[in-house]
Amino acid sequence: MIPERSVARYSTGGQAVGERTRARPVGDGPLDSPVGASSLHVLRFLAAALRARAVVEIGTGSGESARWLLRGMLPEGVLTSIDADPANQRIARAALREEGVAPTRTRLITGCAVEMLPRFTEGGYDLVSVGVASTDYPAYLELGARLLRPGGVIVFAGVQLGGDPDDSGGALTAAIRDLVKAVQDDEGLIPVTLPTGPGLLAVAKG
Ligand SMILES: C[S@@+](CC[C@H](N)C(=O)[O-])C[C@H]1O[C@@H](n2cnc3c(N)ncnc32)[C@H](O)[C@@H]1O
Repeated sequence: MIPERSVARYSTGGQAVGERTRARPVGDGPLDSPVGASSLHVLRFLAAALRARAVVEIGTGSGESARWLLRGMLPEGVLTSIDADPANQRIARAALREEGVAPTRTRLITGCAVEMLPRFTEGGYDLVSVGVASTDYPAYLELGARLLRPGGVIVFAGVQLGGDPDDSGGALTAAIRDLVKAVQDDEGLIPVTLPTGPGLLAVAKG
């Protein structure tokens, strides 16, 4: 395993609960992000493979996945990241500044993703990254795919494709089922699932 240094901040319910520095192995190592270490590598890989200049992220959180997306993107690329919680975005902004990311490379937008996504340019993005477990999964697919250029990818990192074990009411599991069905029903979409972290679904727009 290749050790990698990382600085991670954590927030739960909008409250910062600490900061730490530690070695992180590449692969299925300890989690610095809710999406998991290996999923972060997939996000960087996709951004690099797509030579991404314009990326949308849903769920900024602590900014960890934003860091990895930016590492894969072209140097002039701009990441637009949406989060409903302004406290999380403050944490992410500080973490990205500390990382040395130029402010011109990020656009952090506070708001609810389903309300914000329709305002973005149709076909204007290379990659959409969904980093929040939500009953809005099907809406994220519809709204996110609309933003993609042909060949662009929407990725759902951390999606529990077999059903979410913590989903006592079943609403999230139903949303995941609807998401998978919507992908399967659309011949213009090319999906792949990867067993990284809790599970990852990537969908290319043909
Ligand atoms: C699991 S965390 C994201 C973690 C992030 N990818 C990282 O690596 O740090 C999910 C984030 O989604 C945000 N969120 C939840 N519902 C949302 C919504 N409807 N619209 C936008 N953001 C939302 C939460 O505030 C939280 O910061």
